[in-house]
Amino acid sequence: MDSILVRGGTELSGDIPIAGAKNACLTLMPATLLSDEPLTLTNAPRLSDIRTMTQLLASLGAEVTQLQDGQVLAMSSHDINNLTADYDIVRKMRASILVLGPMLARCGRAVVSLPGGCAIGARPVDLHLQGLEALGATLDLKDGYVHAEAKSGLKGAVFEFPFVSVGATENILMAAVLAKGTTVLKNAAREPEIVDLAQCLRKMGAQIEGEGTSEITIQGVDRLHGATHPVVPDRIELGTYMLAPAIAGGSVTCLGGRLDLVSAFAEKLAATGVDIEETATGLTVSRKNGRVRSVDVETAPFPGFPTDLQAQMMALMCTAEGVSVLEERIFENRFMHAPELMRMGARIDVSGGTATVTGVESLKGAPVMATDLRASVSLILAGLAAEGETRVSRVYHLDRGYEHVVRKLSGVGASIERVHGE
Ligand SMILES: CC(=O)N[C@H]1[C@@H](OP(=O)(O)OP(=O)(O)OC[C@H]2O[C@@H](n3ccc(=O)[nH]c3=O)[C@H](O)[C@@H]2O)O[C@H](CO)[C@@H](O)[C@@H]1O
Ligand SMILES: C=C(OP(=O)(O)O)C(=O)O
Repeated sequence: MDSILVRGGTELSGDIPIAGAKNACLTLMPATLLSDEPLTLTNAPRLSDIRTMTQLLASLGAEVTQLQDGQVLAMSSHDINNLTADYDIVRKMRASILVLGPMLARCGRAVVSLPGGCAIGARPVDLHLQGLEALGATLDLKDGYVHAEAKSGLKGAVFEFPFVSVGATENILMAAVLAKGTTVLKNAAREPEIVDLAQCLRKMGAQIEGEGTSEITIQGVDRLHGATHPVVPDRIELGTYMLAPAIAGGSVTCLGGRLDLVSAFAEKLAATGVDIEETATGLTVSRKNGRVRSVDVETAPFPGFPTDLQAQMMALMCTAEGVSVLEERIFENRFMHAPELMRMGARIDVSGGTATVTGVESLKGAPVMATDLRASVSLILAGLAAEGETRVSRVYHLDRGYEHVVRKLSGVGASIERVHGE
């Protein structure tokens, strides 16, 4: 298994290009199942999760061709010849559940393995299922699979989410575009990935209003056609690299970064004493002298502080001046990076969904283990600030969501390398 070796203590300077969003691409790809005409995505990230979704779509009969070194995904779902999303693929990635809504809407039937729990929390899919039932689907759970049917097609309905779910909003939105009549989704997620999906579906002929607000209205159409769509920049990759100069010192421009994608996060980062400037090319983050100040953080659905940046922010707080309280409100088990950061000398006290971090003057390099995607990168960020060497193992988690992390960070002066097969 590969590991990543970071030698801390170097100030960073230069540009980091921000890729297309993993989480947008993972919902845009299943949208190809809604039409028998081609859907082409540009600005796609090169990640193992995208390869997993490619494998899943191919298993259903779709064709996905990677062009321009994987940055363009040319997809065609002319023939869907298998309506079963198999456990062996679904278990690798929870976003696989996003094929359920589109397959059901287009084919009237779908069998999809339940994804199961994962390290950061139980993550049930009950809201996805409730929403599809509201559109008239009949569902049966057998042998770990959801068997969904809508023999005479889905029908528009009003569905109010009891709490905000990104994935459930995406799944039901995709199902509703081909349902008969009007669907109103209340308390819908407002994440930029939802806006991106709605914009792409509209290019394909869907009639959608209200994306980016908590009420989305969809007027069903008979069929969708082909389209070409650029994937929105990855706000989580953006936030992660904005933290790199904040932790290591120096100045980095995240090319393609936009403040509107990360406003709650950027507000907190600015409150630590770091400078953030938006320019025509992206976001420049600089920390010139001294330690950052601690801030308190509470994760929340968009436009709140993203849970997917909590681990990385915790890494910054480890060397901040003062005490920081981080509250994780989305997932029940998302502090697994804390014990690893403590191995590097961080002072963290975790109690339930609250982590209290008392900043220390410096961290010390150590061998640490990545437990999930964002935990992995938080350890790399901590390594940039630590004295000596940090070796992060289990980097396959990282490959799910960060393309060319070594190239991007060494490009701004970090001492970082991938060690193969250890
Ligand atoms: C591929 C993708 O886009 N993943 C993102 C997506 O995950 P995902 O779409 O899985 O996250 P949700 O917004 O659905 O989850 C929010 C909360 O609702 C719970 N829940 C969700 C659905 C459901 O049917 N029942 C239920 O109880 C979850 O366990 C969690 O506690 O949004 C999360 C929250 O911003 C991000 O951390 C993930 O990176
Ligand atoms: C939790 C994440 O992804 P997923 O929902 O695919 O597990 C993430 O992107 O941080």
